[in-house]
Amino acid sequence: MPDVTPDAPTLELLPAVDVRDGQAVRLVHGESGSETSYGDPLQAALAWQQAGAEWLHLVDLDAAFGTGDNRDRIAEVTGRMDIKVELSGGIRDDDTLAAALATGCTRVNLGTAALETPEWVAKVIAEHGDRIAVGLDVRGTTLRGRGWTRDGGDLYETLERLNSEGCARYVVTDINKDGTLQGPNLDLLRTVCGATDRPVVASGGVSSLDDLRALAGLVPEGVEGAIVGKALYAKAFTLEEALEAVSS
Ligand SMILES: O=C(O)c1ccccc1NCC(=O)[C@H](O)[C@H](O)COP(=O)(O)O
Repeated sequence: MPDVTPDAPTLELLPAVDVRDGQAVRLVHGESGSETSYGDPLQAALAWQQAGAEWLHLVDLDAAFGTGDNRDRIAEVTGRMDIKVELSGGIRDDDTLAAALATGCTRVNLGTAALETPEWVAKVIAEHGDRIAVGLDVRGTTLRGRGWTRDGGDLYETLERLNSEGCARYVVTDINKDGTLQGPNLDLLRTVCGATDRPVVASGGVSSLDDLRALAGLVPEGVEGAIVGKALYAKAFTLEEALEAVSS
């Protein structure tokens, strides 16, 4: 008999391009004003695509912070990608959701709306299914909205509500780790995976190939992917090395 055991699922990698004032930037703890600029977001996105990425995590930081938006730039970058795109930042109502989905992105990530307008989020989850993910951005177990500047309730109460509404996927960020190169919060990810049967995308803090291997070790518990920002821009490793490290 041939061995037909399927390969273990591989951790998906989502290199991040966060856009502020038209530029690709990295923040520390997601704080406005902590930006380091990395130039043209399209060039950054094309570089990750060229390096073999299957996903791009694309964030409109101005829309998240309420300091304007980069809607045209985001649509341009998304339109130039042959790979899957997850869009995040400031998607909070019918208008911003329609604009985001019209870019042709694979899915959108809702954050603030899940905390402030839960009825609307339940409605769009029902309408769009797998194209809607919810970002659970936390300090401790407290969710943060409005560009991570305002408290928005308890992580596990919100997770229970979203589970019951059929949310397809969660993007979980430990804000204390984000942009710090201090390693992901594996305990948080394990606990969230234990509280949902939906896939979880890990975000914030990846610093090394060992961090990615540790996240790959959580795939059986429900971690589906990992967003990687600062480590790639700081050249801690290349995307090719990262893809190799998590391939099973
Ligand atoms: O995603 C958002 O909506 C958002 C809002 C406000 C501040 C930051 C936001 N996202 C940041 C990211 O998604 C990061 O790119 C990602 O967590 C990567 O973190 P790291 O690898 O630690 O640079």
